[in-house]
Amino acid sequence: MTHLSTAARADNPYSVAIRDLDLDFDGVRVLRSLNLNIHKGEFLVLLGSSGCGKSTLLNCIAGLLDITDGQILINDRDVTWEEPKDRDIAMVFQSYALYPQMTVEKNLSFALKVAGVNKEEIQRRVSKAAEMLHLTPLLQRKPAALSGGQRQRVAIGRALVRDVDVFLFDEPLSNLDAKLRTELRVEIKRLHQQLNNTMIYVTHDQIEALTLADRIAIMKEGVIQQLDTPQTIYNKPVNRFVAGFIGSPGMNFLQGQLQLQDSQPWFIADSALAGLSVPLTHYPFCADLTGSKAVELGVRPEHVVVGEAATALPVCQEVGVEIVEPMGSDTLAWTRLAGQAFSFRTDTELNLKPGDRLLIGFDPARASCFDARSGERI
Ligand SMILES: Nc1ncnc2c1ncn2[C@@H]1O[C@H](COP(=O)(O)OP(=O)(O)OP(=O)(O)O)[C@@H](O)[C@H]1O
Repeated sequence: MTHLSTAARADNPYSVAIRDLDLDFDGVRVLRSLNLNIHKGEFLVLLGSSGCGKSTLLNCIAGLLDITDGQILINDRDVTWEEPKDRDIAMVFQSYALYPQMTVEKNLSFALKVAGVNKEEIQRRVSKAAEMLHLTPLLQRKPAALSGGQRQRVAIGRALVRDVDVFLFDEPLSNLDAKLRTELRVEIKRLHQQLNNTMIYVTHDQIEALTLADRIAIMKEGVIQQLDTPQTIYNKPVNRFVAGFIGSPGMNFLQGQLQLQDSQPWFIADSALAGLSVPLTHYPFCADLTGSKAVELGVRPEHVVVGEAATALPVCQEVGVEIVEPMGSDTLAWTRLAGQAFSFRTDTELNLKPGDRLLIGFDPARASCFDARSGERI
């Protein structure tokens, strides 16, 4: 069980609860009034661009930073002022931080020995972790004789042997090349499925977040913008920031006005050139709109339909292709819609070339509409 259903959550206690957390660095507020409840067994990803405060939040949970205000509970116990070692957590960092003079086996067992765990138990936990992480043949090697991926596996193993409830990962894959990252990502997912521990994972990589998380907390400037399942964040981003951050290639944003026509909301694109009107019947709550409102309409490139099939959709226009970017499995093409830059994904077989003309369309029900001023979803 990696995905916790709403029903399961109702009687599922929190593993980690963060209440009204503030954190200042030299008088500058980095985390503000942050509240976050993480369920037992949940894989929660903290996602955001560099400097948004995600590592700071993880370090607060780990006890590596003193918070300015608020409370942190782990398994219903207030640990706000407890030492990291007393918090029942284990952390994996971006830099593997292995002891270079020790073998893999010693790296794995060292903390347990210091903690006074008996020999048989150490042996049992080290063998189990080594087996889960495919490290058994490497136990007698030293870190210098390991690849980056193998070193990070040892670092994960070192957390694993601690046998704690909560694992914290701070960008554990970002020092690895793309192929290794993908491989280890799958390993981490497998590990979570086997162990069912709570995992809190920091990354700036949206693919890691979407593939690993039960829920994603997407952050900007020390504030959680949206906390939800990957699917909901992808399909119903709460604001333009989240919409632009999630999805690759990025969402298209068309500038325009939200207006009522015959009591139905419409998006009318700002354009001195070809017009574009999009019925937004899935926004019925706009029925009390007066006048018009400046908005941006978000359309994902993969939701654009190309060719004859587009004629069946409420929005369909003929466009000229400007730029073609082949991406292997499919192709990203750039055009203009109502005079505004617009991209769409299409089949490589179409063999599009700059200058080609074709029909494109989209279903407005899959589009998102954002207030141009506040950026909030309408
Ligand atoms: N020890 C510190 N003293 C002062 N400011 C700090 C300190 N550590 C972090 N900051 C600031 O706090 C903010 C949040 O940093 P944090 O490392 O949490 O960001 P992040 O989202 O994890 O980014 P990255 O992905 O680059 O690590 C940044 O503006 C950073 O400059």
